[in-house]
Amino acid sequence: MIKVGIVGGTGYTGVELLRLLAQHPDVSVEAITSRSEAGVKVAEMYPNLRGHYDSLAFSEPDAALLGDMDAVFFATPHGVAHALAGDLLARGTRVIDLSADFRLRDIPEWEAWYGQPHGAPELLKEAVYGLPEVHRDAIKNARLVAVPGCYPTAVQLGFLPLLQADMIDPGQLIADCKTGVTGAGRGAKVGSLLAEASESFKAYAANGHRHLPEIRQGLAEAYKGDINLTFVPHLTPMIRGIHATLYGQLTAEPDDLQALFETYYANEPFVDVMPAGSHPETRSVKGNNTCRLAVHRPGNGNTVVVLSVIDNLVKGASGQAIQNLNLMFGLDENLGLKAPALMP
Ligand SMILES: NC(=O)C1=CN([C@@H]2O[C@H](COP(=O)(O)OP(=O)(O)OC[C@H]3O[C@@H](n4cnc5c(N)ncnc54)[C@H](OP(=O)(O)O)[C@@H]3O)[C@@H](O)[C@H]2O)C=CC1
Ligand SMILES: CC(=O)N[C@@H](CCC(=O)OP(=O)(O)O)C(=O)O
Repeated sequence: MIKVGIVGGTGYTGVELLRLLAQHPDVSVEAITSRSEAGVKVAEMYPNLRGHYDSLAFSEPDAALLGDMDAVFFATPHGVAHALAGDLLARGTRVIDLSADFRLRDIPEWEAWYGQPHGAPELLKEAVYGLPEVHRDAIKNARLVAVPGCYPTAVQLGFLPLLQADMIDPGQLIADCKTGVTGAGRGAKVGSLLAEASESFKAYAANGHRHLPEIRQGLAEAYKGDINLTFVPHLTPMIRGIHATLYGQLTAEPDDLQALFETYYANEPFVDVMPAGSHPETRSVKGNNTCRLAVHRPGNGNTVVVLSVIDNLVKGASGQAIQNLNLMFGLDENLGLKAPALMP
């Protein structure tokens, strides 16, 4: 059994890790932290977990306890993994960070977007960006993985086949994205209140969102050249889900866009290219680790439209984190992640 710990177990991604790991045959969750709920049993706070973790209780984050684990997930706000990851790695514990602490390679850029000094620049060189569809081999040998953000996962998976085939203009990418309210975390915020977020729809951070540099970095690396992206996120009155509508301008007459996507993702267990003409729904991936994609070329014109959906808490966070853990420990990549989505 692989012994794992979770730092930040009371948040939405923390409890999603617990839900998914309850079905993992080779993993045992032995430590889970929360400063505000220390001493409370996990199943008391989350009744859906009764019968799965009956003796597990939240404890204060403690490097000695966490350092006894084979791997530790950080499901915490930005900056927390910076403070603890070095100590854990020195104790031989692998680190899988769901926050953005190790996603950006450029330290001044990270500091500018996250508004704080980078707390562990010495660890950046060994951090692997945990998008298995791009970095699978590096993840297998990693001690420290930066799990991609939710929007960056949906956007990169949608644009990658087109950019790598040199089919679209890298200077004119548009990502029009929608998220559910769990994307904002479980902490109390006015914008997440029922009366604020329901029966309404709005864009936010149109002038710049912290996922922009992350998406730009990933796409530029894959394209091996500069790209220019307009990214506008929106908040929709749903609980889970990301829907990304991606626009690219064709630079060449494509043979068959559908075949391009199907071939590109033919061996990917968690990317589903839907039949031509499809419109993937967020509910088709609810609770599930799949990214469903559809590619369109309206009116046979110059614009290609890719529709990409994920569950922000699964392929956008905790599911992808477990996919990374499976790779890091040489396990079947699907373990703990096989259940289909909840529909309706
Ligand atoms: N929600 C989403 O859809 C996604 C989230 N992420 C990222 O994953 C991380 C977790 O997100 P989410 O679950 O939504 O967050 P939440 O706000 O729901 O939960 C945060 C958790 O971290 C703990 N925590 C907060 N501050 C500290 C600290 N200083 N030291 C130790 N633990 C702390 C909290 O417990 P306590 O305060 O009791 O210790 C809580 O359990 C964030 O970095 C987020 O950006 C990534 C992709 C998608
Ligand atoms: C609705 C809402 O606020 N969503 C969050 C989603 C980002 C997120 O979850 O952050 P990381 O993936 O970078 O950790 C936001 O836009 O900031």
